[in-house]
Amino acid sequence: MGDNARQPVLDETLKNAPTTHAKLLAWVAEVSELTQPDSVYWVDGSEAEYKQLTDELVEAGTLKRLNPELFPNSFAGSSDPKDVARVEERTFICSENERDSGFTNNWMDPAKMKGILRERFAGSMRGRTMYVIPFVMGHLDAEDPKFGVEITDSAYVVASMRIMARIGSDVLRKIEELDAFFVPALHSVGAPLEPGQQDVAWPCNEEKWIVHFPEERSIWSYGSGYGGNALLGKKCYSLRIASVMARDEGWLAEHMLILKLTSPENKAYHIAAAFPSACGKTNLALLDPTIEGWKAETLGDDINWMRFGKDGELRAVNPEFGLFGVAPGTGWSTNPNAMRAIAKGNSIFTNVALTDDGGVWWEGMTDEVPEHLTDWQGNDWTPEAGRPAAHPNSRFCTPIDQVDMLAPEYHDPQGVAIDAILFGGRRKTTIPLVTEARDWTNGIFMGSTLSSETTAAAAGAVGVVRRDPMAMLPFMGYDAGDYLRHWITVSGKGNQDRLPKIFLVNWFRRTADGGFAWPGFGDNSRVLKWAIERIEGKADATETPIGFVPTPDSLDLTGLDMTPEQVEEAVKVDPAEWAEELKGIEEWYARFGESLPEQLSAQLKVLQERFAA
Ligand SMILES: Nc1nc2c(ncn2[C@@H]2O[C@H](COP(=O)(O)OP(=O)(O)OP(=O)(O)O)[C@@H](O)[C@H]2O)c(=O)[nH]1
Ligand SMILES: O=C([O-])CC(=O)C(=O)O
Ligand SMILES: [Mn+2]
Repeated sequence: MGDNARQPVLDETLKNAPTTHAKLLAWVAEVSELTQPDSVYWVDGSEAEYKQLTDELVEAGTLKRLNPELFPNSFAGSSDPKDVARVEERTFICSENERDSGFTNNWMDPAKMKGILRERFAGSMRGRTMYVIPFVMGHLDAEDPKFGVEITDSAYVVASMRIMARIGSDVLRKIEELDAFFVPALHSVGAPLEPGQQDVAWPCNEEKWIVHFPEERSIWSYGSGYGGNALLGKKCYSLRIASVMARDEGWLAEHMLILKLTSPENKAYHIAAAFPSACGKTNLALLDPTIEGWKAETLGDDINWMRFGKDGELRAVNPEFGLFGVAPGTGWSTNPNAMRAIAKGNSIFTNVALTDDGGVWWEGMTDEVPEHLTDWQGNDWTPEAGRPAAHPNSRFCTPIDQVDMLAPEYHDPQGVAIDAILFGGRRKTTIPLVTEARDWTNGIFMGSTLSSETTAAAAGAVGVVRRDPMAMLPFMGYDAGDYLRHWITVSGKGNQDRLPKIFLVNWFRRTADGGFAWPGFGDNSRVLKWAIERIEGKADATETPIGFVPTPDSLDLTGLDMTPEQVEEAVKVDPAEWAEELKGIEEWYARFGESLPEQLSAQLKVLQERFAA
């Protein structure tokens, strides 16, 4: 197709644009020229538009409409089997200097990377519609709203972005009114259509590039339609780019849930918790407490932006608008709050199984396994199949305001003051159920050495233990040592008497017989109660070399079938296991080289001395 044929699309784009924002128009024109879509569509975020898009997605075979009596206004779709998770090896932080991307990230010279990407994006939207989605992460009326515009050639991405972020005309108006900066976030599935070529249900490209330019604060994502790779407001903006903004502006952008807990005495506490992908954030965020008189309300399940307020308190907001939760393991017994939200409908499911009556199912949803399903790849499935019906990283995408237990403060741009921060991972051994840090820096040490077995949320091997500092390993937009130093120094802005207490938790420890040492899920409320009682100076603890763990009778076990010996097992600090762990931490810290903050190497030294004593 020659340039002449392109000109009408471009002219039409600019003529029909619902904005006069010069930078936005220039960027849209530039991208349109590069990617050569058939048409350009400006997303307004309306209900009617959503209906139109989902109708088209059903027509194209990307989505199936679910039985409205079971799941109103809901859809399920299956991705290409090679496009089911985030692709960490294909994710790049292209800072000007390699040093600033750090040893945990992939790096390439930005100019060289732009050259490669321009080649990939050239003509990549041919035969498709190019959608322009104005969005804001966080509140539109925040003091300093964080805007973005995603350009994508995927209607699935547009529909999902509408659930996950505040998008559309209101946002565009505000960008204009403030003449605000926006993060340009460019996405293409990388599957242009030649004239007459039939589209596939899930277009994508074998070659994937998830690229961030931190200084420019821009994102280029190519080849994947999967959530974390393609919904660019989520990991790409709200963690990788936002962590750089946060470093420069003195705040924190973290992979954390936000939970409000109210005690029987009617005192409210707010807890932030960082666990790696598929390690329990959504579940704890939607906690159903098993202890009498305690009430849980949620503010967020994946991303938490925190800053010290004028009062010196660390205030947290969830910049997202929806849940993009791991489906398997989400069930009526483990997470009824999520199930109730999903049952209200208005959801998009990806890679789940379909029931014969037009509903969805996944492992762990119900105790009873259906006799027949269509599995996520479209094959007949029975319980004898010997393979999961839903992909292990299948997801539900659901508006957060459908959660009955949503805290009213979710809607407050000022957020909530955090009382406790939890760092947690998935470890079969070594790490106790809960350990209280001695102080803020000791807590940062715990976060910096956090480790977890890998999960299906990212492509690659599952079950391999790796260090995942603050659960941010795949999401830090800059050097890991600088990131840890920022955590240490940012606390200087806070009221030192009100700094949150930090705890390390592990819901996944196993006993000798292979079972979980702790029942988890709703019973995690017992651990939170202990943490709160530690804040109040009410609960007992045993001092160990790594910090304070509960005494068996300081944990509320009312109604739980657990002996004090079993609790000891769950919280024990085993010197032999820790000898191994210390070696692992030493190796991990060695990888930082010069950039490791000296406060943290000092922490390791003290820990080694404590074990040696
Ligand atoms: N044993 C045990 N498993 C848990 C617990 N909480 C969550 N899980 C399991 O952890 C897996 C996923 O947890 P999620 O809460 O969806 O993970 P997440 O941290 O929100 O993950 P991302 O959305 O990928 O960032 C599911 O298989 C759950 O069954 C717990 O307390 N105990
Ligand atoms: O980003 C995604 O696709 C889902 C998610 O929350 C994670 O992987 O941590
Ligand atoms: Mn996540």
